[in-house]
Amino acid sequence: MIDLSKILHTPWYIDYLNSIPRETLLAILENSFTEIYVLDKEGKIVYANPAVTRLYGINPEDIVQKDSKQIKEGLWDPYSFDLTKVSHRAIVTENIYYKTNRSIICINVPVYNDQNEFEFMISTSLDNIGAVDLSYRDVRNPIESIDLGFSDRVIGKNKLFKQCMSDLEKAAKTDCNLLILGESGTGKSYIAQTVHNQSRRSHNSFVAINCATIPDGLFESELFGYMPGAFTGANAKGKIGLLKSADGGTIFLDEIGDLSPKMQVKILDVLENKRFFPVGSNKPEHVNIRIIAATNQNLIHAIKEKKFRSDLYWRLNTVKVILPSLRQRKDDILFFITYFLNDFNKRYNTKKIFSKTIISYIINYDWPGNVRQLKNAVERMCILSDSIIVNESLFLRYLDQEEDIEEAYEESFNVEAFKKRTVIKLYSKYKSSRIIAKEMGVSQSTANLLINKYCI
Ligand SMILES: Nc1ncnc2c1ncn2[C@@H]1O[C@H](COP(=O)(O)OP(=O)(O)OP(=O)(O)O)[C@@H](O)[C@H]1O
Repeated sequence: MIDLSKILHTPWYIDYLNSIPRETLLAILENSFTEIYVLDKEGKIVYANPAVTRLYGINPEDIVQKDSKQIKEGLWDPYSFDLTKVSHRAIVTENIYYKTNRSIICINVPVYNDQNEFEFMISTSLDNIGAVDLSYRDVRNPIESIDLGFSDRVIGKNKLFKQCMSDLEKAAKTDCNLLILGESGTGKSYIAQTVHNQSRRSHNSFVAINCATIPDGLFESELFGYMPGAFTGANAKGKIGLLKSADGGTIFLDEIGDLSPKMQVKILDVLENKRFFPVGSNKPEHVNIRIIAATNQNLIHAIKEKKFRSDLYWRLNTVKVILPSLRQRKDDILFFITYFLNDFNKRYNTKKIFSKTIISYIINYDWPGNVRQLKNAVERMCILSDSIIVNESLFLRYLDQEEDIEEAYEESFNVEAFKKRTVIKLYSKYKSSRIIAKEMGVSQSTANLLINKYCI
């Protein structure tokens, strides 16, 4: 007989509990989201609620009245009933459920009768997303409460990056022109849009123009618009240009370093006089726009080589930020992984997580394509991974598939060098081709080849 008074309840509450109808108690158990199952003193499963189906894909009726040891053998690890029985306290275990390769936290509570004899064990199980990889769990919380004060969708706690964001936050409150520099994929466009969203111009348009992709001959008419019949092939009604459509808002001139000398003069004129002439018109149009420009080129070099006007440079450059490359902000990589993973898990309705090893591989890599490349890699690995835990073999495959990155980026990270570093590191730790093969997700003979090549 279980003595409820031992659970430290007042007598009226015990009476109250005894008055709750059996159906209500059953309904509570049956509808609980958390998995609950009960083993008697022999380890026989005497109750399991429907949440076992959600967690394990098995029905309560398939396991009730059966020996838990047999049910669990080969499927769950570890088996903790024997330990819980004698422990006189709750035992918390991290179980791996092999069918789904899923890690599950089990809290086993032994219940004793008034003779202090073991009566049964109540086990509750929870999905254990964080515990598979503690580093992953550690970054989960900071990311949700990341405080940049500027925008919660801009990821980054790195010192260099935060300095940029702090400058941008101040600039966003004004109408000053802004120059955003940084390698390709560091987030220049993303951050330009954020500045606009945080500015008092946010209720008006943000118009992005890629200076590298609009042919020189079309640039002027695209930007300034044109009058009816301004040139052969022109729309008979004329056309409003992008500058006019951004009136009151922000124009983002991406890849400004690729602007032709002729258009540089025109843009300088707009900046200085806040007006422009549509093609075919000699009547100036006045606009109220803020210009944010960005480029991954070295504008000082371009000025020296007379490819970029220094007066335009200084006009654009009221506030300038140089976004750090991902190599310079490796301390943000974990945040990005978590952020992108959350996004892709939502998009693809999955629950993928990254193993500790793959995270360390990712941090070691130099990411020549910066945040854009990392985002792309996380998405690809999320889609391709067969198991919930995405492991390092997928990342090595990603590197193999992207070997041409080396040609695309001058100072790129070297895939061969990365493999070499990985093999040397693993060999010095394990001295076993079998373990190295497992860690790298390759066959043992490949591991042997790699060891012979790099370590012996
Ligand atoms: N701090 C950040 N927080 C969240 N996402 C980011 C951040 N920085 C970059 N991204 C993401 O990285 C991707 C690339 O960013 P973006 O296109 O702004 O780079 P870019 O520097 O403008 O590249 P390019 O020079 O090639 O035009 C985008 O998908 C963006 O969502």
